[in-house]
Amino acid sequence: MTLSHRLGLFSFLQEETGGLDLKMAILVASSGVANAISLAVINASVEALGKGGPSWQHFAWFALSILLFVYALRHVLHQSTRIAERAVCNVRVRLADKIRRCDLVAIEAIGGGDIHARISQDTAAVVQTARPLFAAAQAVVMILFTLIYIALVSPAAMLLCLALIGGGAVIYLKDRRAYESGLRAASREVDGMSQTLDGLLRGFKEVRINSRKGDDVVAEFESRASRVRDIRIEVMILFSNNIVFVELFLLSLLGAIPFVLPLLTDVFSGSETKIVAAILFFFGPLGNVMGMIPTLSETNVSVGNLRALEAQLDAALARSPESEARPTHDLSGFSRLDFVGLRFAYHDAEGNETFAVGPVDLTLRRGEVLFLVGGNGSGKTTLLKLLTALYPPQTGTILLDGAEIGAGNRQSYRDLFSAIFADFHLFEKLHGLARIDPDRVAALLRQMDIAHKTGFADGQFTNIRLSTGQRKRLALVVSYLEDKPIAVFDEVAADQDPPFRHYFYHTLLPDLKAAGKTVVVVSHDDRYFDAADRVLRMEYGRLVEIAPPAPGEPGHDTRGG
Ligand SMILES: Nc1ncnc2c1ncn2[C@@H]1O[C@H](COP(=O)(O)OP(=O)(O)OP(=O)(O)O)[C@@H](O)[C@H]1O
Repeated sequence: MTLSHRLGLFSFLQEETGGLDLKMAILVASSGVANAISLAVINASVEALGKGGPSWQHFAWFALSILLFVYALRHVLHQSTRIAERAVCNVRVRLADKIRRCDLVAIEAIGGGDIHARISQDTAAVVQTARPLFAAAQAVVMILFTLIYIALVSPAAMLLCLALIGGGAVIYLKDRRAYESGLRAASREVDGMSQTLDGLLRGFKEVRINSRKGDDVVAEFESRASRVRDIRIEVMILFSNNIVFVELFLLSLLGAIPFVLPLLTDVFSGSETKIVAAILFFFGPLGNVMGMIPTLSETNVSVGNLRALEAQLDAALARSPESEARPTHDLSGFSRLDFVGLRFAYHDAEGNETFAVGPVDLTLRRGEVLFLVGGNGSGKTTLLKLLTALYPPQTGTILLDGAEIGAGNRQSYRDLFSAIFADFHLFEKLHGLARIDPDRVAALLRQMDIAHKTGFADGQFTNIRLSTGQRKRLALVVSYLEDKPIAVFDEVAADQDPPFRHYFYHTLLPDLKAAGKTVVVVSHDDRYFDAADRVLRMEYGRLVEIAPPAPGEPGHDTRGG
């Protein structure tokens, strides 16, 4: 672990914003010094009460120290809020950008739940801690200067204070590793708990209809919640014991003034009230500083989580580098795509291959309607992810009119596609479309026979709470609006009623073909295979059978598979 990681939150804020500048340091120090000066002035003024009362200089110093304190503290608190919010906003936006540039394999491996927890919970923890942390830094300076003041009054008293505070701090900090590893364990358990909660919500129908399943899911949630409780109780008891110790030290500190100090020095006589006042003065701030330590430990765990997520994303980006920030090549004029020896395998946690697609050799011509069939789990969706370059091939290449698709044009290649996967997401807004003609949207909604269920206003669909079949029809509307050269439909017709299914195969697909689109359709509808130029079958990850083309259509051009 590097020093910057040990410093945790401070180094995180500095790396993200560069906002911890000299002005900030001076003002943190000034507010602490001003606070200590006000104590010295108050003590001097109280002393002066017995000698005719405080002078105007006393009052001037007092007013000045308060003004400086208020100005500096206000700046520090405002600025620390800005720094923390800016840091968190930067990291959120950067992570979102890295996520969207990562390949699908990496995102599937990290898992949506984890990413969600990092970007929402961990960043929130950072924001919550930052401001009190700066207030605590200010308190540290104030304590230091109050100690200097005590040293001026009685060096022996200062040494005694230092020894007791130092002893308290050592005790408090000695278990820090245990706190942080406990908190990390709790954070992992919280992730597991969130996954179970996610299952409870996503699988609500299954849970509600099956009480035993519901009992099991809730029992799992309870067991994870209990583990979080137990770990946190253990860590917090450790913290609490140490807080008791610190309070004991502080009280001992006060007691030491009348009971121990006179044994150490006789120069001290007459200053005891000043010293007691000084100790009482930093009693609260010292408690705040100590109280910050557990919070800081928790936030360091959050900062560690954020860094770990970013490291995972960076590693994934390095594994499949792409030099295009956004599509830079217009590849839409292509006439053929060749997939040569494409292979992709899933692996389990131990690195063993669990399922592989390929090697696949396939040619896809412009304007061709290709059907992909095969049993459940045969690898059709995986192949679609390979063809669309969502999965990077582990071996093999994609050629577009003979030119290889690589890091420099992979995003341009992906942008050739409009895809409706089986687990597609329907955005309420028509993202990514610059000019939208509302009349065209309305016409498409009518064409897909869902105009009575949803409309289009202010750049978004008025309703996306639709049935499964209706959602797919709306996804078709979006696909039409995207108007890409290649459409990929993964069992889009599966949830449609017979009339729409017929319309899909016998009207929509021929229309797309007539418009020069290339269409890849995953289908189990053998009644409609005549709508395809070619039908390819997947079996155990291999393209093993190629149905003869429909009469009168061009022959297939598939090599191997
Ligand atoms: N993200 C993943 N991680 C690991 N294995 C996966 C993943 N996705 C799919 N698989 C495995 O790959 C195999 C092929 O899955 P795929 O979804 O490609 O099949 P499919 O032909 O589309 O099936 P279906 O017709 O049921 O939709 C399955 O055995 C599945 O368990």
